[in-house]
Amino acid sequence: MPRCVSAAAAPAGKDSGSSSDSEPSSSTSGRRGGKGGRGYAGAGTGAGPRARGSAPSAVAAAAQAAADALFTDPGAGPLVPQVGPVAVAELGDGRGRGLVASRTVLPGELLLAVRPLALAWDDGLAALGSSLAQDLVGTEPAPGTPLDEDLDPELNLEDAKFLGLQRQLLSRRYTLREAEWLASLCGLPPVSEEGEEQGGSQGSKAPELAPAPALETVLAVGTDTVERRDVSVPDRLRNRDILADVVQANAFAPDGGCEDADAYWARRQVEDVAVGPVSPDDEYAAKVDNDDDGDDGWEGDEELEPAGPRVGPLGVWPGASLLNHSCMPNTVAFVIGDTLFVRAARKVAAGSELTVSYLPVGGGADTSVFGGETGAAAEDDGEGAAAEYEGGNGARGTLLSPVEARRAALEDSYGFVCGCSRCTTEEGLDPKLRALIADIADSTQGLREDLETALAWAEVSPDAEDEEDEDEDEEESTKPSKKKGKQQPAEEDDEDDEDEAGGATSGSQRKWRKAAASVVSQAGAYVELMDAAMGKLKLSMAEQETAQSAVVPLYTVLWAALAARGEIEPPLSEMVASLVGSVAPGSADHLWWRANALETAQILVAEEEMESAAASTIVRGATAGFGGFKRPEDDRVANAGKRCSAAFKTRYGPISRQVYKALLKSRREREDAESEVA
Ligand SMILES: C[S@@+](CC[C@H](N)C(=O)[O-])C[C@H]1O[C@@H](n2cnc3c(N)ncnc32)[C@H](O)[C@@H]1O
Repeated sequence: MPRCVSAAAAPAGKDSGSSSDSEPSSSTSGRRGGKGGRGYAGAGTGAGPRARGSAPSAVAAAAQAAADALFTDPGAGPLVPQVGPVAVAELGDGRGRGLVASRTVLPGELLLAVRPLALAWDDGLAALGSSLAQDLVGTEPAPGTPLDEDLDPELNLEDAKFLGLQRQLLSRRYTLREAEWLASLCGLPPVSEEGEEQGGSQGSKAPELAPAPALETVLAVGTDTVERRDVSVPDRLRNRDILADVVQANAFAPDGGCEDADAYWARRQVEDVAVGPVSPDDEYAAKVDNDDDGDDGWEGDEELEPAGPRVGPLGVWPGASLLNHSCMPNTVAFVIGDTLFVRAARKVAAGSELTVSYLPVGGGADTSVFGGETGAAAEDDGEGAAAEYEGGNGARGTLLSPVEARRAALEDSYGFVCGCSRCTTEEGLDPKLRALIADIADSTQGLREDLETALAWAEVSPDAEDEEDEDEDEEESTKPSKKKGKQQPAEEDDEDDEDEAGGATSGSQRKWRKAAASVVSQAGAYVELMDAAMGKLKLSMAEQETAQSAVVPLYTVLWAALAARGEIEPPLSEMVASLVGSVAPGSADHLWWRANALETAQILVAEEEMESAAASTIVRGATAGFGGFKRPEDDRVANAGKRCSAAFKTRYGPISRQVYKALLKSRREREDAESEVA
């Protein structure tokens, strides 16, 4: 099995700092069989004593109240725009302008909370034409703007959203400051009170990037009595090419691929709306029902379930559009309502650049392999930007892909070659190791597909099996495996010819077991190859972490195959959580893996306690609930709990323990419900 990467190995440098994974890795080792159920024994996340030490300062208490309010007070968001310790700076190095920390910031500190100038969602496509037409009544678009294009119903969803943003920017009215901001995004001269550009035409000469207005000024929307909402879009943006470029460079898809799921569900609980549409968007999603009557339509009398978080946000948020990309970002950005929140995800020194990821994380938490599609899965279905970008090795360009795939995605979409510290370290790895990484990335997609096929077989009912039995052997031998490349791991013999009761299994169940065993065997063999290569090369911990974070999808497929077989492996969950946290701390994927690592530690310890209780009657008296005293929490659970809580606080700020526990509980309930549906 892979060695655990300790967070002490986080590379130092501009992009790094103390990540939320800075505690030593779990010392648990060895594979544990389990039933995969949720064997909680109440350990780990139970109410602990109140925070020790002195009472929190008024500032800390206010920060905690504001963070809690995101989950408990439906009136709390979207918030009035806020600007934290952030300034605009000219960076050089061809990176143009960027945002820097104006003082040292710590993980979890709020940097920006801003409303969008334009925002599109996946489900907004249907409404795009009519609402925009309505907005545009009475306006006279200049010839050549995208307004005279009809929206093609077959338009790729991503392109449609980009076009939607262009139209929104073109059609809305602005405050003077918003217009100034917009102008600065494309190097336009300042805008006058009448909304005209000042300083005359720049002809065909490519405009220099104008200095961006101060963030505080631009974001003081609604707080300044001289603000007027009567400025139309700067004339230059009525040029189709310039407008398209501005949107392409500045549109941003926040972390997770959907509205923040935790905040969404927590707020729904508070609003106490278990059924019924609460917004036109819910109603829209509820209409797309799946009631077996074949019409996929809404009858109007069905109970309407909440639709879930909105999917596929793509927007232009002032201020945040100055954040440059890094493959090891030090901020995390996500959407609640239509407000974009940007928080520090690592410690950042005063004057250092703040960066965000332009790529989805790709940690697997949002795909069907891991127990039901969440909103973010839409990004993975071939429509999303991430799905379209492939490196030379066929791997998708996510933050957890090898450097070639990340670069291809960024170059294709934004036109720059990423030279962040992670890319540089990865490029410097031994060529043989890089070839192995490329081979693994290439094969992982095939393994994932094999696992999905296996899971489909697992769901075939015994009644339906008889017809398939005849040709099963032939199918097994021809089952696709997309392994390519030079270094093939050896397949082990399948071990599952009999079911657990010792009786012969047949048909789909046998196929499923063999296929799952094959995925475990192949993925495990690749993991061994990686370990062997890293050991031989005597890599530093930082290099090792860089190498492993380029093949995280392999670990996640192995984890999913084991989980599907009812096996948990705490060291594997811990390792993936640590790797995802080293690349993208505070991301939705990081929180998913941290919660998973905590859960697997809890299950492991609960199983051990049950085993030892069964083996020794003496232990019984020391178990919680017996004899009136509680055994101290197991270190493995306590450490996993600390890391999980730190990840949540990185994303959401200083939330209280009560809110944190409620979030974990609601996650477990949602996942249980999703796996029941699946
Ligand atoms: C949203 S804007 C960021 C602000 C931009 N630097 C500016 O001056 O307006 C995105 C553009 O910034 C540049 N950029 C962002 N991250 C970069 C990076 N890591 N390296 C080089 N250029 C980058 C690219 O030109 C990209 O299209």
